[in-house]
Formats: sequence, structure tokens, C-alpha cells
Amino acid sequence: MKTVYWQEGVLYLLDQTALPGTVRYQACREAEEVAQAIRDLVVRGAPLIGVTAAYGVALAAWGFDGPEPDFDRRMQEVFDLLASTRPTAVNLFWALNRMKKVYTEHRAQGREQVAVALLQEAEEMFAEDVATNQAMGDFGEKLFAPRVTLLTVCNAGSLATCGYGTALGVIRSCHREGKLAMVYACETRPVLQGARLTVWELCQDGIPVTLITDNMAGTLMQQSKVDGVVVGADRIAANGDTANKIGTYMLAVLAHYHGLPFYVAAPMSTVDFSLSSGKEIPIENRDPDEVRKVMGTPITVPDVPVFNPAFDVTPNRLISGIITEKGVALPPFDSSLAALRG
Ligand SMILES: CSC[C@H]1O[C@H](OP(=O)(O)O)[C@H](O)[C@@H]1O
Repeated sequence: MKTVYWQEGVLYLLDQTALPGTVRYQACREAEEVAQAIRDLVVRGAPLIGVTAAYGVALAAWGFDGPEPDFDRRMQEVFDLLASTRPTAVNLFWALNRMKKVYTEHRAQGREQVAVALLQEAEEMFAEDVATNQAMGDFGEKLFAPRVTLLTVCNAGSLATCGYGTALGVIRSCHREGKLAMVYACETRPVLQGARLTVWELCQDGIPVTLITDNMAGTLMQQSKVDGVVVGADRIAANGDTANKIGTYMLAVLAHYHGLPFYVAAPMSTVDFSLSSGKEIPIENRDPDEVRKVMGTPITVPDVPVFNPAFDVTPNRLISGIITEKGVALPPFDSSLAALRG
């Protein structure tokens, strides 16, 4: 099931706010619709946000029907709009920068050629992401012995990418090799990506999964029911500090206390080499009602003050390894990530 696809000048997005109960696609004909869909988590997940924004740029060029002199202004407006949607996942900015390069390279050939080149680049980005995730999964699988039980948080699967997934890509490869005993999926409050998306995705593929609430992870480790933790990432600093879904840091501390391996799985496009540490990673704060409500139903006192950061930062000293499509980076990460970049 594709998370995003282009058909006859229309971009279709799998609406992840409706999962698992309803499978439906949102048809986007304007970049503004794509931007709102990213903001509203219709599409989410660092790699998927990037590719979706890339398609949003192509959509704007494809659908432009104004006077030639307005084209550059409109396209800059679209680049800025898409860049303003969510601040943490660096894949968004990596993808937009890549599209901007294609735009600049082809601008002299005229609007039609620009539109064709931008769509081709977005399609290539889509295909590359799937291949990247499969390579990452196969590197990660080799880290584990049969029969391994792994814990994960949020959704870093096919639904967060163009296919196969990052953390769930490692889990898929372990399952393919007959190494996987069980996956424990944290429900991942407040938006419930684990309960709604990871459980659904793994069940679709016949991969064994057990759902837990986020506050059960400690007891699970205390009872030796987990062999390791594998999570995704939204932005990794040059020293390996990693921003990921809120609750990831808590799992890293628990894993460290219980002597369990804690791995991050992410494509190299998630590493932001311009940041020396995680202190510089911008953290998105989201709508307080995400915490005050569950699936739209109020669970607390109206207008109670809320703290709702969508991500936290796990320091590199709590990370056993960073699994990428170029191999597994081990501590010290500033040198091992730089070596993989080369
Ligand atoms: C494959 S990385 C996905 C990454 O993105 C998620 O955040 P969100 O659902 O808010 O986009 C979460 O941090 C995942 O690990």
C-alpha cells in the first residue's frame, strides 16, 4: 500500500489520521493542500515528509498557469511554505534543497521542462527511499541473533517512509530471516502512532506484535522480556545525538539501566552534519489538544495547561549503534558517521 503516489497531475496521500479504521487517500492539487497534510500528520515520518514535500514542489510547478514572470515568485513561495510545515525532521529540508537544485539547474529550459524535471526527481527520491530502507534493514538484521524480541516506539515503518521502513525495516529483515520472536510496540501517546499505525502495519505483514502502553516499557525490561530497542529518527546531529518521537529518550535510559542494546535506524539523509550536538536540534511543540484528547475525545479538564513536545533528544552515550543504508555507525559517532558520509 503506497503512502504517497502521483497520478495524472494529482498527488494522492494515504490519510494516516484515519488509520487503522479507514484506508483512504487525500487528493492534492495544490501545494497548500500538501503543506496542510504534513502539518496535520495526514502524512508523517521523517523520510515520508521529505518525499511528500518534494512531490508538493513538483505539483506547484506542474499546475502553475500564471504569467511567466510570476513563476519564480510562486515557486519560492511554495519552497518557503513547505519548509514551514514541521521543524524537526531534517529530511524535509534535505528534500527541499535537493528539489531547489533541480529547479535552478533546469530553470533556463522553461516552466514545462522544470515541471518535468521536478516530478522526475521526486519519483527518484521515492524509489531511492525504498532501496535505502531495504539496505538499512539488512545491515540491522545482522546485529541480532535468533530469536530476538525487540521493542520500538512510534511508527518508523512503511507508513513513515516510501516503503519497508527504517526501524521496522530492521524488524522486517529479522522476520524474513526467521530471527524475530516478537515486537513490542509502544502505543506512543499522544498521537498513538504505535497503536494505530505500527500495530496495523505489522499485522498486515503477519509480523508478531504486542501492543503496550508507553508506561509498561520499564516493567517489560525488568522482567527480561526484551532483547533490544530499535527506533527511528527525525534528526541526528554529527555527534550521534538523536531526535526522535517523544518517549524515545525514556526508552534509551531504561535500556541503558537494564544493559540492553539501543539502536537507531535512519538513512544518512537524517544526519545533520551542520549540527555539532543534539542541543541544536529544533523540537516541534504541537497543539495542546493532542494531549487533552484521545482520538478527539476530551480526557481532562478543558484548557488545562499542557506540555506537548513532539520529539526528544537521546544523547549519543545511550545509543549502541546507528543503522544506516551505508552500514552501522558505532561510537564514537562523530568519526563513524563522518566515515559513512565519505
Ligand atoms: C522513519 S522515521 C519516523 C519518525 O517520525 C515520527 O514522528 P511523526 O510521526 O511525528 O512524524 C517518529 O519520530 C518516527 O520515529
